[in-house]
Order: sequence, then C-alpha cells, then structure tokens
Amino acid sequence: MSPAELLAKVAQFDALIVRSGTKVTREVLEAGRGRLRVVGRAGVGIDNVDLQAATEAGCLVVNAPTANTVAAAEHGIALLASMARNVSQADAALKAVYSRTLTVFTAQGKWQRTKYVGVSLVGKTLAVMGFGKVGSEVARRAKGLGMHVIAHDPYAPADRARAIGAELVSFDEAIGRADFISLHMPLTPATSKVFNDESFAKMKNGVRIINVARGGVIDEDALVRALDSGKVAQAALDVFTEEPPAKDSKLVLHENVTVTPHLGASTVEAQEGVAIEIAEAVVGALRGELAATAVNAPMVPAEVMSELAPYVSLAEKLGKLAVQLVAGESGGIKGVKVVYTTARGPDDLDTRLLRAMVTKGIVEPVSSTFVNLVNADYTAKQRGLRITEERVSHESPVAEAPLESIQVRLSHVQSKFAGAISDGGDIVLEGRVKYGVPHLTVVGPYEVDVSLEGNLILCRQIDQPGMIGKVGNILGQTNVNISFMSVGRTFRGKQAIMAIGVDEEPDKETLEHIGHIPAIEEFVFLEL
Ligand SMILES: NC(=O)c1ccc[n+]([C@@H]2O[C@H](COP(=O)([O-])OP(=O)(O)OC[C@H]3O[C@@H](n4cnc5c(N)ncnc54)[C@H](O)[C@@H]3O)[C@@H](O)[C@H]2O)c1
Ligand SMILES: O=C(O)[C@H](O)COP(=O)(O)O
Repeated sequence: MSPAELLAKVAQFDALIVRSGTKVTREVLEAGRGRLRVVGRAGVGIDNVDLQAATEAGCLVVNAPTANTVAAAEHGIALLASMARNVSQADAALKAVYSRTLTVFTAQGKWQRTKYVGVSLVGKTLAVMGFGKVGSEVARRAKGLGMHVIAHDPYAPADRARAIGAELVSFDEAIGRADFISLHMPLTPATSKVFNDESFAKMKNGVRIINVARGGVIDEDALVRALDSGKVAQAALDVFTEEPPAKDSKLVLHENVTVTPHLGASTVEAQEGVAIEIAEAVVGALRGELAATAVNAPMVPAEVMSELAPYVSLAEKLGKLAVQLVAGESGGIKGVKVVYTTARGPDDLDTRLLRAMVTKGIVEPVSSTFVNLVNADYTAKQRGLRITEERVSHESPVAEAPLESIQVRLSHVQSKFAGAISDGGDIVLEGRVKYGVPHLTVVGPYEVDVSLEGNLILCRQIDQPGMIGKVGNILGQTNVNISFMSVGRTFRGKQAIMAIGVDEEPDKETLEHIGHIPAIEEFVFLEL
C-alpha cells in the first residue's frame, strides 16, 4: 500500500503487521485511533514505528526478535564471500555479453578473468562488530570458512565469544587487525556514524567492509572517500542511511561496492518464521495477553504502578546510566547486583518489577532487544547478565515509602569514568526518590544529589573553589540549561565530583572545553 492508502484504510483494522519498509508514523496511528490496537513488526528493528505516538494512541507494538537472525547471518556470509570474489561485478560484465546477442546492446560486456581476481577468506581475520544474535551466528559460520574471528562488543560476555572461538577485543584493535569487518551492532546514539574518516584511517589498507545491520552506523560519504583512496578495497552493503538510497548515490554506484536492497531477512524460511512469530504475538495481544515481545507495553497494571512508579523509573535510569559508564574494552558485564534499602519485608515488596526495569535500563540502550516484565529475566540470561539482589533493612523515616534507596553495582567491568568505581572495584550508582522524583545520590564513593530528569554530566576534579562557576559558564555560553548541580567529595581539598543535570545535550566542542579545565581530571556525558 502507498502511505495514502494506509492512512485511508488503517482505521478499518484492529492490528497492522509491517516490515521495515512501511513507516508507521504518528499520522498513521492517529488515523487508526479508536480501532487499531496492535502494530506487529515482523522483524527486529522498529525504527520505522513512532513508538511514542503508538503509546499515546494506546496501541501496543510487538516485534519478532529472533526468527530472521540466521537469515541475516547467512546474508552477511553471502555478501562476504561474493564480495571477496567479485561475483556481482563479474556477473554484470558477463551478462552484458549475452544480453548483446538478445537485444540491441552496446558491446560493454567482456569475458574478464584477470580483472576479477579475488581474495581468499581462509586464514584471514574477520572482525565482528556487535556480538549479539546475528553477529555471533556470523562468527560461527566464518570459523567454518577457516577465518580467524575477533569481535568487539563492550557488553557481550567474553565466555560466549570464547565458546565460538572468537576473541573479544577493543574497537581500535578490532578495526586495526581486521582484513574484513562485518557490522552487527544496533543503530544507537553511540553507534551512529561510528565508522567514519577517523575510524577508516585506523584500518588496514585494503580492508573490506560488510554491513547487514543498519545503514546509520556508517558515515557514507566517508566510506566513499575511503573507497576512492583505496583504504577500503571493497564494501558489501545491505542497509543504507536512506532506504531506498538515492538513484545517483555515489556509494551504490561505486564499482567496488556490492549492494542488496535490505535482503538480510528475505528468505522463505525467515519470512515464514517471523510471520508465525508476529501472528502469535498479535493474536495474543488482541486477546489481552501479556506479550513477551511487547515493545511499549506498560510494565505492570496501573494500580501496582502507582505506588512504585517513581521507583520503577529510578531503577531503569540507574541501569541506563550504569551501562553507559561501561568502557569500550570488550569483556562484557559479568555481574549486576541490585541492592534495595527498604523497611518492607519480602512479602510486602515484589522486586521482580524493579529487577526487570534495571535489566531494561542496561540492555535496551545497547541492543535491538526490548525488555518487558515478561521477557526481562530471559533477556538477562540470554545476554549473559547474572543479576543478583540484596535487601538491606532500614527503618524508613517516611513510613509509607516502599524503598529508601536502590543501588546498582556492575562488577568486574572497566568504567569510562573512574569516579564511578567504588572501593570494591565495581561501578556503583545509587538513587532515591525525593518528592516523587528519581534522584542520583551516590556515584562510586561520592555522595551527590541530582534529579534524574534530563541528561547528566559527571566531572571528577580536584576539590577547589570556582569549579562550579567555570563549568556553569561554559554550559551557559552554549545555551545548555542546568537543571540540577551537586558536588560530592570524600575529603576536603582532595577529589570531588560534580553531577550536573542538563536539559540539552552539549555539543562535542562544549564537552571538550569542560575537559580542558585544568582541575578537571575526567568527565562523561550520560543520556537519560
Ligand atoms: N539486514 C537485515 O535484514 C537485518 C536482519 C536482522 C537484524 N538486522 C539488524 O542487525 C542488528 C543486530 O541485530 P541483532 O538481532 O543481532 O541484535 P542484538 O541486540 O542481538 O545484538 C546487537 C549487539 O550489539 C552490541 N553493541 C551495542 N552497542 C555496541 C557498540 N557500540 N559496539 C559494539 N557492539 C555493540 C550489543 O551488546 C549486542 O550484543 C540490528 O540493528 C538489527 O536491526 C538487520
Ligand atoms: O530489523 C530487521 O528485522 C531487519 O532489518 C529486517 O527488516 P525487514 O523485515 O524489512 O526485512
């Protein structure tokens, strides 16, 4: 259907099932108000669905997160092998010869055996960037082709990679050692255009790139420059920043680029699989059943939510902040500990929801998985997250408050911000609810107090006068509004941290200016 047809017809249906090509916009969801109750995405990515608009319209979004994984991995391998042997280029050349005999055609085609000499895969190094469902399946298959496989994924458990015979390494090491680089990370603010002029410069001359993830992870203009210079010998692309790409796209038309129109999931078997997966999810949702693959479902019934609502938000935000602190060195998050300080006994406080929200906060910003109360524990296990819980009894000064505080600890993991590391070597964040609003109250060994209502800047500095003013001025000069600011220190005149809530996201230059303040030893910007 055309967008106009969809708009005209959507109000006649209770459910809509789409792939990535159909844009389920706010306009479509408004047009369906009153009838449309479920949007089913027969695949993984839901970047084509306006989630906020769906939630506002009371429309549940469900997806099919696993049925096309193998198909995508096989397509990645198909692109890897066909690129290495110039199959598409040689095919086009040869067909030009035969089509000349069938129709009036200029004699462009040739039987060229020298021009299309390729390269072998055996013994070569493949870097898998993003070691999740698809990436790990690509790694498994590449091992079967005799390739040496390394991977970069800050959040994947090292033992899962070792089990497949892949070595988890840092981003720079992965792109620096690779003969072939295959992209399998989700498109997030952290991965957007992460393959750019700077990263291409760190790669081997003649490296070859495959992308069956999302077009947005590559700066496409930079890739054209790298192809023209020979830094990148070839690229094989199934996904593009704009789909379909412009007809005059230099990238698509480049002679050293092999392209397919987002076919990663397009096998008979995968489409049957996602169809069954999404049909079952949609029917279940229409029957009012909790869907394991619900993307925007409310976590619990409203009556339970009312008392715990601010703590549910706090738990998710602590998880989201913690995962952003994980350094880019691979090795994954091994242990997650959630500590509840509460006056309530085990029978009076069901922490399953809070645990699910911490899982949601940790997993969603770095993967294509959507976490809900039904799939949270399974998702954590699937991603190798060992989540333990501890209760600390506390006589709460506010009798009806269900919790005094929630603490999230990530163990055996490197941090982008040393100030968040506790004496025990864990990343530690703790929060409370104040006046109904989630607050961050502990970072590592430091006590702070900042409302978690916007993005956050953490700075660690030598404790001395004038620091608040210096940072405040830099942010003020670029119209970044400060919603909260708090300073925590262990000892006077020693180390301190500033926790600054900001309404807007400071640009890269502004953050660099903050980092250039002599007394500031490190800083990090965290999105909420
Ligand atoms: N071309 C297609 O038709 C097709 C088919 C299926 C999936 N996909 C896309 O492929 C991507 C991966 O899908 P999946 O099902 O494997 O998702 P997944 O969530 O299972 O795996 C993604 C992995 O990327 C890792 N990651 C996150 N940020 C990273 C970073 N900065 N650097 C390195 N790794 C990082 C995560 O830890 C996770 O392990 C998604 O974008 C998905 O939409 C495309
Ligand atoms: O996110 C996905 O599942 C893939 O990109 C497949 O999308 P498709 O259903 O449009 O093939």
